[in-house]
Amino acid sequence: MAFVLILLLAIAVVYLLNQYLFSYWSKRGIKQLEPSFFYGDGGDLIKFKKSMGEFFKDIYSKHKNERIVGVYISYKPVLVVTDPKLVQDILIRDFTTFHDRPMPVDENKDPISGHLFNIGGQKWRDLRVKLSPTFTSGKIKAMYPIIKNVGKVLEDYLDEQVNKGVNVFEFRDLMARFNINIISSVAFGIDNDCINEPKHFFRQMSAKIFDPNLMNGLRALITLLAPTLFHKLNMRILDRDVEDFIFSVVKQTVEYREQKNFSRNDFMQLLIQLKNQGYVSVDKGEKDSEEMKNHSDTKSKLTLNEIIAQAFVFFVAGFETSSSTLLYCLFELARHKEIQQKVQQEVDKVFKTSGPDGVTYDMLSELKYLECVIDETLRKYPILPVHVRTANRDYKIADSNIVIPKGASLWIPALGFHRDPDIYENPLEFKPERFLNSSNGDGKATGVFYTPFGDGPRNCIGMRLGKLTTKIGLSIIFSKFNLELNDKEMQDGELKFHPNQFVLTPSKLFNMKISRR
Ligand code: HEM
Repeated sequence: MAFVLILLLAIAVVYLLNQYLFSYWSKRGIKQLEPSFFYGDGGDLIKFKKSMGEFFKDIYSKHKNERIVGVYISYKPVLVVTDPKLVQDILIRDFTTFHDRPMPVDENKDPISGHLFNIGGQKWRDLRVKLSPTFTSGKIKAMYPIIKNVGKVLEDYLDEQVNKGVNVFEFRDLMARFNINIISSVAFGIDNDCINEPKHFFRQMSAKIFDPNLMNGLRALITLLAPTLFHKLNMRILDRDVEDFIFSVVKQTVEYREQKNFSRNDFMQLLIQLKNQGYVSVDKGEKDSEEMKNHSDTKSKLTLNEIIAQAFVFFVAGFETSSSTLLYCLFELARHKEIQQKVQQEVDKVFKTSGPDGVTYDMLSELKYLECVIDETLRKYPILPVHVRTANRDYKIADSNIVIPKGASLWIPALGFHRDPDIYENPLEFKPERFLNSSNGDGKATGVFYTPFGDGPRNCIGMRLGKLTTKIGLSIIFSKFNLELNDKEMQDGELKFHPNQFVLTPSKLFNMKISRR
């Protein structure tokens, strides 16, 4: 009898606690979903049934007439922002309230966690001001010869393979190897050849960072559910061997350059300037930005650990996003012959004018249609499909009585906006022409709805580089080759995405076939 009573009491306590925890949003007058025991609304995410992008997109599609929806991922309350105008306020107008992301940072225990994507507050502001001059068009243009050389390696590799009779490729891996060569060269100052050496150590280490294994899944889940617990549980953002590898690569490069007085046009050199003088030298013809001039902390120097963390984030944020963009572009062009031909015609027209120096940086900017292809790819496949921010104070939503409480995590479903039929007509149709006369596409809604690189002061710092490497990869491939799908069944229908990846990754590998034009 006593046992039954205790059991009933325990059930009642669990039930009441459940009800209490799942009333966090309704008590604040915010519409919420219908959470179920333990999983809350996040069952599909926690059980790895849906990718993060699709999970938030589906909530958006069902609730887009609300401005904001309260959701529970297990017992963690988060908000999904479904109104483009409110998104704009959060990312741009009221940025000072929302400048941080809920990410785990502990620079003492885990120095690599202290990178630009993760850190917040004044520290982020100071670092962003220091790093922004490293991504100006002048600096990226100066890196162009390095990137162009990697392009040549890709071109020679494809030529050689086709000569040998190999014409079917799993492009996800090949494009990752191409981008690793570029980013490791500009971020770490190291010339690798992962294109010709698929098992190169650099490739193996970078694959480990994005490997959908249990540990990486757990890291993503704890980051989502309880970022402040992450380091208390003695977790680190990287496996030890990958971390040791990054540390030793950067340390050796810095020591080599300082001892030999060697310099090169790459991010590593600019990071070394930040370590030794606290600011990046301005090139001839380039002006200090207003932000830089008015900033009080332009002179404090970065430590070695801080530059290691930044080199690391340039590497990870750069290679996976750019190679996925390339992969989706290739996929859509392979199944749209007429668009592929237009790209080829434009590339032929521009490349025909090249002189003895080959294709120049300025010539690439003439590839306007190709740019629309990239913009449309990133509309249909925003590689980071959700943007996330935290509120650093209570925030009253304009024209409403709703208050977003201090500390709330806000999730902005970019994939949802980009594939909303009320914003983009026939959103699954691949139509680069949407972008011919507009940088936002032909979307109808007001406010922010095209955000492949995020928006506001905390948008992607590497956008120019990401677009440039994608353009180089595509123009090289289509200047010489035709591309088609190997599996004709993929001609129609849509790609499914991997459930335990934060970035939008196809759930299955697939091959494409090239032939000489
Ligand atoms: C096509 C390629 C790329 C895409 C689609 C992309 C997308 C994004 C997005 C959506 C964000 C978040 C923005 C927000 O929350 O508002 C972001 C942030 C960031 N990206 Fe990129 N990115 C790309 C390439 C790159 C490259 C090449 C680099 C560096 C070499 C880079 C470095 C970063 C960094 C450091 C941040 C954090 C910025 C901050 O918090 O201040 N990205 N990126």
